[in-house]
Amino acid sequence: MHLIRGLHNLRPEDRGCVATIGNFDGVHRGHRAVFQRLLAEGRAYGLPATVITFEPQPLEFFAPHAAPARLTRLREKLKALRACGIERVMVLEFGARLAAMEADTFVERLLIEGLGVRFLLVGDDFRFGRKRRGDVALLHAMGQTAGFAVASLPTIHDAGERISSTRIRELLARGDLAQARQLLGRPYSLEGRVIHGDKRGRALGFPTANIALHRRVSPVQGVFAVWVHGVGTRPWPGVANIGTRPTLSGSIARLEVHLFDLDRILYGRHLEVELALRLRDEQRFDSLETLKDQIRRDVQTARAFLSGLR
Ligand SMILES: Cc1cc2nc3c(=O)[nH]c(=O)nc-3n(C[C@H](O)[C@H](O)[C@H](O)COP(=O)(O)O)c2cc1C
Ligand SMILES: Nc1ncnc2c1ncn2[C@@H]1O[C@H](COP(=O)(O)OP(=O)(O)OP(=O)(O)O)[C@@H](O)[C@H]1O
Repeated sequence: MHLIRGLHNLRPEDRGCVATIGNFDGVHRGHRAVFQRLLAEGRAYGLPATVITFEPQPLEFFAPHAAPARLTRLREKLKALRACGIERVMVLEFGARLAAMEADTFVERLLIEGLGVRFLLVGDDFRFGRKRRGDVALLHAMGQTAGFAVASLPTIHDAGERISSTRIRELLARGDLAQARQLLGRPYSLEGRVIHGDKRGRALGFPTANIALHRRVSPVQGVFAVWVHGVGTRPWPGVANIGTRPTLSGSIARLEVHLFDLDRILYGRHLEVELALRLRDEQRFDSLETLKDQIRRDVQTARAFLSGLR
């Protein structure tokens, strides 16, 4: 998969593509239906299937503190796009310049002059450009003049409701992993590098790998049975906590994973933590002893659940 960051990094010989535009946060089943059609069009045109996406996502630029929790960071999104067979990704920095750009200028500069788009696929609700004035009708009109085709994909539903990143975020916030998994088409997971924690986990009897969330707000909270990818050749079972650790008066949300029967230094490794089952809410305990007893029970429940799945 060819990754191009910014229009200025596009080489003239890369012009010509079939494309789609969007946030594609989570790369859910609705998004994947868009990509399947795009890949088919790419084969018909003999041109690379290109996904145009934004970083940060527009809402993160407009309302940095009110923007919803991301399902996928850029790295995770790119990995999912690659797995879908997408051949090229154009990542546009969403800043003041792009936010102020009129819809028709966006089409002219980016799609026509820049990428040389021959076929553009969008959802029927797609809006873009300054004040979201651009829509499918504008794309059709401009495509006719400039010589590119436009198609909009009918909405993909699950149980009568549109599949969307927003809906998946709501399900995760409620702790409904099973339904989130159904809409994503895969289990939800978080990735990151193992960093140094406060080293109290070892003293508690449950050493944990602390995974950097950076400033990312997690769309899920609580205690989970997990499969960890990136340790051995197979997924490694464990138990994870996503939260602020109120018992220890923590304040910043963290992802901590205790991997079963593993005595290995993991610092610096990039791990993917797949959430298999939600066990409970994070709680504030009166003492470290009661926290420890609870973690012991969490480990038991997680072990039983995960061994049943193997
Ligand atoms: C399975 C599991 C469940 C946890 N549940 C809670 C909890 O409910 N409340 C809490 O304050 N901390 C909870 N923790 C966080 C522990 O306090 C934390 O792992 C420990 O303090 C180690 O932190 P450190 O690695 O930063 O030293 C949990 C940790 C694990 C692994
Ligand atoms: N369920 C779906 N069916 C068909 N097209 C979809 C579906 N979900 C998203 N798309 C299309 O994929 C592109 C990217 O959409 P976007 O990333 O905004 O998705 P979304 O899941 O609807 O997000 P949000 O919940 O934030 O609105 C758009 O063209 C959109 O119309």
